Amino acid sequence: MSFGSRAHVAMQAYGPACIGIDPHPSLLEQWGLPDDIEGLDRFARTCVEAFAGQVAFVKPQSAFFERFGARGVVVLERTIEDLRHTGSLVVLDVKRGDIGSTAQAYADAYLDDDAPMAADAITVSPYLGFGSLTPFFEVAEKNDAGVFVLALTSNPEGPDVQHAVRGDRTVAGSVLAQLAELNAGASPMGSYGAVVGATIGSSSEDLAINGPLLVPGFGAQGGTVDDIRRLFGDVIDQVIPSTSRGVLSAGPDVAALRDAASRVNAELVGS
Ligand SMILES: O=c1ccn([C@@H]2O[C@H](COP(=O)(O)O)[C@@H](O)[C@H]2O)c(=O)[nH]1
Repeated sequence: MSFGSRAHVAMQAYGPACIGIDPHPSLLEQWGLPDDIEGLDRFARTCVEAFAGQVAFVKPQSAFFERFGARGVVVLERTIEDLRHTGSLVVLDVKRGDIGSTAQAYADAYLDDDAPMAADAITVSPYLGFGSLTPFFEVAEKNDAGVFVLALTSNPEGPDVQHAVRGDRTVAGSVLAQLAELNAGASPMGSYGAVVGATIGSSSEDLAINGPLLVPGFGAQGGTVDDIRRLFGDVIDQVIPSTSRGVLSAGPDVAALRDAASRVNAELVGS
């Protein structure tokens, strides 16, 4: 089943929320864990216990694992493996993007189902040109995986690049339009998503890409359910609100983490 179909099924089953696994140094401290590989390992295992098969999407943030070098990457690899095929889909947040031949290697590393770090979907950056992402889409297609392309990110610096105009479109508008082309005709939705922050204020871009919209910035960065409702209107069913610190700060108790994730889903569905 395609990633778009699997995402749709998971959202129906668990609610739309994506919970990020971001082992920030401050969270390790808050959880009473050392800021070292043992602390990382316990943090990640606790998150797996709390969220696997409980929420539709789990999004490990690669950077917080890479901080610990090769041993951190081993923990990330095991975390992905432990989460996969539990009912929760793994969106690995790695924001990759490079010239085509190198993009191919990244795509093989994260989207080929036989690769040790294979995820259900990854995040990619389109700023080497949308066409440079072709290997990601091709490998994803072959493996029923998904790709989320940065379009309108949640950080305040994003508009410098993303609102720039070329021809009759902004850079973000062009990314969204090309995603819509890739997803055309897919049902219930395509597998190629956009990242659109809950914090962007307002947007005149057409967000109807017939694909999933990963929406970080919800929670700790200040984005609210009202922002999501206002921003996404007609395409709200394709929105995957993502929060990391907003839920992780309830840890390390597994039940408290699960409750926090359930509250996020209840709040979103209640909207
Ligand atoms: O536009 C973007 C794209 C990705 N992110 C990532 O999401 C999480 C947000 O964590 P919070 O603790 O909920 O703020 C983090 O991994 C970012 O790298 C984003 O925030 N904005």
